[in-house]
Amino acid sequence: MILIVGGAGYIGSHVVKELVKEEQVVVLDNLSTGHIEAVDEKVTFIHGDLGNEADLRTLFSEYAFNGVMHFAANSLVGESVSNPQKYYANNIVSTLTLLEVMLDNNVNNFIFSSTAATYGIPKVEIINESVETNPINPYGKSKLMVEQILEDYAAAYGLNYVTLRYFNAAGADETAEIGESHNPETHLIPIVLQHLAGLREQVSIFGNDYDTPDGTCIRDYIHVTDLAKAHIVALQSLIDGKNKTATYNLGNGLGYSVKEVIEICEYVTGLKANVEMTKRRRGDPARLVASSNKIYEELGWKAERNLEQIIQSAWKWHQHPKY
Ligand SMILES: NC(=O)c1ccc[n+]([C@@H]2O[C@H](COP(=O)([O-])OP(=O)(O)OC[C@H]3O[C@@H](n4cnc5c(N)ncnc54)[C@H](O)[C@@H]3O)[C@@H](O)[C@H]2O)c1
Ligand SMILES: O=c1ccn([C@@H]2O[C@H](COP(=O)(O)OP(=O)(O)O[C@H]3O[C@H](CO)[C@@H](O)[C@H](O)[C@H]3O)[C@@H](O)[C@H]2O)c(=O)[nH]1
Repeated sequence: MILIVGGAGYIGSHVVKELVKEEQVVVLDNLSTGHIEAVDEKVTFIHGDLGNEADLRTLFSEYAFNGVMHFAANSLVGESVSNPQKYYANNIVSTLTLLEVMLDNNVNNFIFSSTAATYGIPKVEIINESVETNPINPYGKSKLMVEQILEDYAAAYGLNYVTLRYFNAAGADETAEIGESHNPETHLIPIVLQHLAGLREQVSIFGNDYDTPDGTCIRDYIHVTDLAKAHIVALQSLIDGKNKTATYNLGNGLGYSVKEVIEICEYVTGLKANVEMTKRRRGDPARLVASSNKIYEELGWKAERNLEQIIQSAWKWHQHPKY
């Protein structure tokens, strides 16, 4: 039995969909940004808040969990700058409550959703896990602080954990039953596809004066189902005792510029986008591309879907979004 906190959200719901094929799953979510419709019918859904210690204690007394996956967080970079208190409270303080209740109940296996934003503006082209972390906004800092707390808890209390630093999650489940639906939506691929589906007038490119071949930012896009599979192998590595603590990057290892992403969206949909050039968005690094060699060498995971497949799956969802 596995507890998935934040399992009604974009990435969490895709992990649930994969995990229910082999495990019993309980989802805890306050539906602040998630969708009840995204939660697989086979799981037990609890509508509740991670920060509510009494409710967590009741939950852990009712179920014998083998592990916890933790997706619940606030994750809008701009909002984290204007309202850091919200980010430190939800992303750190609530996580401390969860860890305390887990350890009190002898539940020691923990998978944590971290981010490429922990690297800040890296000096290297391809980022592996030993590149220095230097987050430049409260969102990235909140994730790095939890990473550091996990390290200390592992040493002191025997917590076993895997931290997964995602690069840019995108795409939708192959059935198109679930997909990416954030409100407000800030991510590039859903914004372009919403525009091509007639829901937005245009797409803005945030800056074309970066030090990259076409001047627009480069990112490493990873299919959400590939991400889901990485969570399952990571959890298994803790349950098998192969890992006690580990941190892995999750990406494709290939970088695409904003312009290239828009071109591939046009190619996949057969539609032409109306694109305007605007100024840079604050805090965007020019280039973020992962090396995921470490998780391949240690756990045999690698991304299987390329950017065209990612966009095809997302387009299938965006034509008939269900929530
Ligand atoms: N989307 C990306 O590209 C990306 C990249 C790197 C890291 N991440 C991280 O991955 C995780 C999932 O991201 P996502 O895009 O699926 O976000 P999301 O907003 O779709 O999902 C988060 C889920 O957590 C729930 N939640 C938030 N606070 C809660 C609380 N206090 N109690 C209970 N439930 C709560 C929300 O209702 C939502 O269902 C986050 O931790 C995010 O920081 C995402
Ligand atoms: O309308 C838009 C939206 C985005 N972009 C650009 O597209 C790129 C990708 O942006 P976005 O999809 O918002 O993703 P990121 O800002 O790269 O952030 C994502 O990926 C990070 C890891 O790489 C995670 O930490 C974050 O949580 C996640 O939102 C960036 O250069 C943006 O400036 C535009 O030009 N126009």
